[in-house]
Amino acid sequence: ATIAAQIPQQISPGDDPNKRLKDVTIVKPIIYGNVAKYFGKKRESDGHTHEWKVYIKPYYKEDLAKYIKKVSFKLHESYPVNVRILTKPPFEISETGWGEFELVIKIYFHDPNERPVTLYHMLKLFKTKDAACDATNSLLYNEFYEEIIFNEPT
Ligand SMILES: O=C(Nc1ccc(C(=O)N2CC(c3nccs3)C2)s1)[C@@H]1CCCN1
Repeated sequence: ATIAAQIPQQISPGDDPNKRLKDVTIVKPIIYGNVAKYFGKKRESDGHTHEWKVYIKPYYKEDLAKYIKKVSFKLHESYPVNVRILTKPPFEISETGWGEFELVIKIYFHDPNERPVTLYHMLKLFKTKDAACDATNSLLYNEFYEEIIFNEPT
């Protein structure tokens, strides 16, 4: 599978109307990102200041397990067992920490012909003017939209 931005647009002179429909393209919109919550103060034991959760989820209500075999979340190497692999929904990892870093999310599919999709996500903990927060301004949201494209041979 690829993500939308990587589809080369083939320019064709227009399809032969008599051509049989051969390949069907399936588009699966997903959301990926993180939420974060400040402890209120630095934790004495380890200096951590936030709890956070990183995830992928379907944009519309559907069971991702129908086409996703597993998802790996690669955290900063200072985290114990920093590559976390989930084989069933919900595809999310909850952790605590004190700073922001890039995570690598890799999505693997049941269909062996579909190549895995890799997403790079910058963990966001700290409020900035453009940050999305919940009503009580206590939970920060940092979400992105992506479309997973499948080619279903028919
Ligand atoms: O912050 C940053 N990198 C971070 C990497 C890891 C972080 C973290 O929060 N933690 C490590 C983790 C644990 N250590 C032991 C057990 S869990 C808690 S922060 C960069 C550097 C400046 C700007 N952003």
